[in-house]
Amino acid sequence: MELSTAREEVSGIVRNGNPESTVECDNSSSNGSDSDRLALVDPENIARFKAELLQFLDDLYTPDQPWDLGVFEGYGRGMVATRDIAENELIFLDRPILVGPRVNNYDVIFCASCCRLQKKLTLCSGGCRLPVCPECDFSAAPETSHTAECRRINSWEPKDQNRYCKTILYALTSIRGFLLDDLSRSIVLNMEAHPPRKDMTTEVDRILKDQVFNNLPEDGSDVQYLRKVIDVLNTNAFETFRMVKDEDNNDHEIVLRGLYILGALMNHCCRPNIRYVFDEKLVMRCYASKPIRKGEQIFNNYSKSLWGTQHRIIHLCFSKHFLCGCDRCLDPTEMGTYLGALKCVRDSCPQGRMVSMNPQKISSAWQCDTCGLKMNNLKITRIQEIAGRMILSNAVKKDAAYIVEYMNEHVSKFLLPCNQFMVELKLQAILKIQDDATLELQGEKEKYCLEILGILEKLEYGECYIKGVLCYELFKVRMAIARVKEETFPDEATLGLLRTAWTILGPSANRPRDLAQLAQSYGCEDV
Ligand SMILES: C[S@@+](CC[C@H](N)C(=O)[O-])C[C@H]1O[C@@H](n2cnc3c(N)ncnc32)[C@H](O)[C@@H]1O
Repeated sequence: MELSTAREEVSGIVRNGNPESTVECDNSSSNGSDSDRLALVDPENIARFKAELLQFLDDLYTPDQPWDLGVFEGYGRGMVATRDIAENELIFLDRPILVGPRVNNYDVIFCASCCRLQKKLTLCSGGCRLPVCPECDFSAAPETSHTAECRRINSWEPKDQNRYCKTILYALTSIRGFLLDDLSRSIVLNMEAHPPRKDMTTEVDRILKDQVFNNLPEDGSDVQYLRKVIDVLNTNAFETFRMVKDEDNNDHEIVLRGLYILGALMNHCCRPNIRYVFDEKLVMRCYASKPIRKGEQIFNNYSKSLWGTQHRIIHLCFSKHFLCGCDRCLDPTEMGTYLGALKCVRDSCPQGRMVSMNPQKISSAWQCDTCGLKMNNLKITRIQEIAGRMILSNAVKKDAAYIVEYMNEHVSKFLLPCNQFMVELKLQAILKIQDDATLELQGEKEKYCLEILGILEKLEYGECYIKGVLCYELFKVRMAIARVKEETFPDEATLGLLRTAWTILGPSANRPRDLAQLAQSYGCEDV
């Protein structure tokens, strides 16, 4: 599972349901051997690793960048501020050392090499069973960047060479690990790598199970290397994307996984101090989302900002093999946001909020903060499952008017307005309510934007990516309302929203299409 992306953050539905409530985090055997772990934090190794990394980053690194690598007890290596860093200051730039398709279904066909959209499936003539466009095909001259991976795949002797093979496409990013030069390979092999959980089927397991190749022995060195690259990717990769145009000039976002080494060296905190975006060249641009003092650790957030603690903890334990101990995870109220809290089930206690008695322990009982009613975790999980399913299957795919009515008439009867599932629905509504919606819907959108901005403020999230999206949407809705009411707009406060949106989203390749134009029209471009 990839580190959470800025894009996903805005639509962070709880896709995995709610794993069993008795799950506890087991990180004892997850890091490979103890000697591997110790080697990673050995000072000489860190110095050598950093020198290799700077060589790889080349012109993206400049000595004035305010970061260094350090070792932090309980975290392993991490990134530290070498001086005070101001809010919105650029901290570093990074490029992917490996990038390629995700291990997931795609709903469009695209060239496995350049990501150009294909109207219909055309397979590479080299026999690798991947979809590629004519320009990237094995037969194209001069050799394309696909040629080397096609040769490598062919060395394993694919069966059914005239048929598309999804399993190979999903494994392509790890297969690209064979094409790394010595420097990149050394860097990748020095990343932390958690072996998969026992119940997890990786891309290489699928290849072996489906017997995709005639010549890829299960106990051979190629499979061993593939497994290592997969473990590195699963521990460190980010979700990134390429913007491509179709034949009618419409933009599409092809979601990819990218291994950004510098990005991956940031440890996790549920209240991070950075945000990042990816530009058109897939470069990761990492900024301080709030002031960071010299000597402080620079933290990313691997999970979803607006999930409740139980969901974040399970996600982090399952996918990243650690139990987060940040102040947000320890506080049953989550800094007063009550994102994970549920309504008290007693009719006589309408104001009651059920919260975990020990948020870090998944099996902990929950208790109402008003009447003191206790409930075991199995019941709580059941309620969360039902809420999650209702949101996923009933509402999220519907139009804005349906979602708003569904929230007001149904969901609000059994979920608190601040609950993570309500917040998810509100985010969906915000993204779906367009400029031409009714005044009533625009009013709801404005209210939701303000509510969620309020939650971010309580969490002290600073100038984070979601704030950029919400400020953009709030600006748009205020303008739309003003147009209907024939008011003169925008005032200084509303212009401030546009400035914030432009500062945060401007450097991103998938910023809203009209943002640059708006920023230019209202003179925000120089912020
Ligand atoms: C993307 S790597 C971060 C860099 C890593 N510490 C290293 O030395 O290469 C993610 C891994 O770092 C460790 N980690 C990150 N954040 C942590 C946290 N808040 N608490 C404990 N371990 C953490 C976990 O082992 C996690 O799977």
